[in-house]
Amino acid sequence: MGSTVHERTSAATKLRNLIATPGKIILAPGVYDGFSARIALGVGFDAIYMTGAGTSASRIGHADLGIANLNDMREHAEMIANLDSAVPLIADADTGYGGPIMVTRTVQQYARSGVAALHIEDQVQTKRCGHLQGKQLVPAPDFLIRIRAAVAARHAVSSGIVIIARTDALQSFGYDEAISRLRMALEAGADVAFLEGITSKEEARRAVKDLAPWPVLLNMVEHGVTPNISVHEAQEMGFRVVIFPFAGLAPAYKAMKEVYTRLKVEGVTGAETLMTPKQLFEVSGLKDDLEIDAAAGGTAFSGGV
Ligand SMILES: C[C@](O)(C(=O)O)[C@H](CC(=O)O)C(=O)O
Repeated sequence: MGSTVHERTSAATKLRNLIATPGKIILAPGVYDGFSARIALGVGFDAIYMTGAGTSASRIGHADLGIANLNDMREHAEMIANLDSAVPLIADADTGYGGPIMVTRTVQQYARSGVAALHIEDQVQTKRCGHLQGKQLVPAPDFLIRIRAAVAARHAVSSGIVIIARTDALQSFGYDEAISRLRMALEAGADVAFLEGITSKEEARRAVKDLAPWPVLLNMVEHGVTPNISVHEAQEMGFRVVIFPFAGLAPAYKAMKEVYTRLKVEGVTGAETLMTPKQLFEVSGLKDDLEIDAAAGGTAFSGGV
């Protein structure tokens, strides 16, 4: 037998405890790849959020139109969740990627990959970002089947993974239908409600009240259909989780576009704003990796890098 093993609280349990803390709001910035996740982890948050839109953009180079599949999403989520397993990862799981059998695989695979929470919605398979027009939905009973499958799958693997039920019904079916779908999902065992595409602050407040005592998540997509709501305001409204999916992707686009354009036009990147290779690698865990190597007696980097 080797040395004693101390099991750490899983990220899912940690997130559950945070959600259960009265008055607490969990702020999760959107991350879309390993580098953005490292930067957010370095800043330090209670949790981080893997945006499906950002994953589609960065991993497969496509828009958020249901093109990234379970394998794309799960693999990406596993990499991000395990950069720092002490910080819970909330990950987009779109529609669950198929019928109840696929939803089961999705929940089980996300749970085994170390993901702390996932959201499953009621759009059709050929889904689109919740802030685009023309969304099509599955009937409420089909959404319920997805949620039931997700809850059963969580039990089957004895995982604490937090199941977030998302409805996109607001756009085409209106507020009452959206709230009724979320209530149904919560009664079926989902842990958190996610009303997608909230259109006003009044609606945001009302949703939290109408869904109480269940915890509600706010999706703060800037320049989408939701007005800007700060973390402080969201907390005061009673939301328990707030995600900012594009917090990393939108500024990254702007910065990269600027530098690539300068390079093309002026033949230089504007190097004064850039970092040394070593500084860049430090963002991505250089120090920890060197320590692992040294602790195991490795000598490859003993002379420094
Ligand atoms: C939350 C979301 O699912 C995401 O992928 O981050 C998107 C964000 C977006 O594309 O606006 C959504 O709201 O559908």
